[in-house]
Amino acid sequence: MSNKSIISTENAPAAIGPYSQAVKAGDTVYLSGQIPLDPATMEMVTESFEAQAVRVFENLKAVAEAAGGSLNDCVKLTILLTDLDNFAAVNEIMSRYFTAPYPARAAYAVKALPKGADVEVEGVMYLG
Ligand SMILES: C=C(N)C(=O)O
Repeated sequence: MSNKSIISTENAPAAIGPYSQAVKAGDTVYLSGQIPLDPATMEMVTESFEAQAVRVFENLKAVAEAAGGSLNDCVKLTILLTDLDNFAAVNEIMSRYFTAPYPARAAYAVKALPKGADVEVEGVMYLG
């Protein structure tokens, strides 16, 4: 019997492609990358980088909770930015959502992100 399940919540944006919001495999949950889509409207948040980053972490939090955990169960995050000048801002906003000990993390600048987003965050949670 498979110990894999799909996580789905209306509190985070629906997938915009052929993927799930998260997949739970045993005690590990793989959270798809979140971009700043408002789950209520499926419109992009565009007013500022800070507003985008808050939306992204709110979305990730909703998926983490739908999976039966919280953001503090994340063991690894990947942050994708279109401009590394936003590195300090994303660190500050991330620090509102996590308490030490923090997850492992990588941050990258990329050429572009879906829907013109300036930030995307994906994660891995461990619920064991
Ligand atoms: C937004 C995404 N996670 C995607 O397109 O894969």
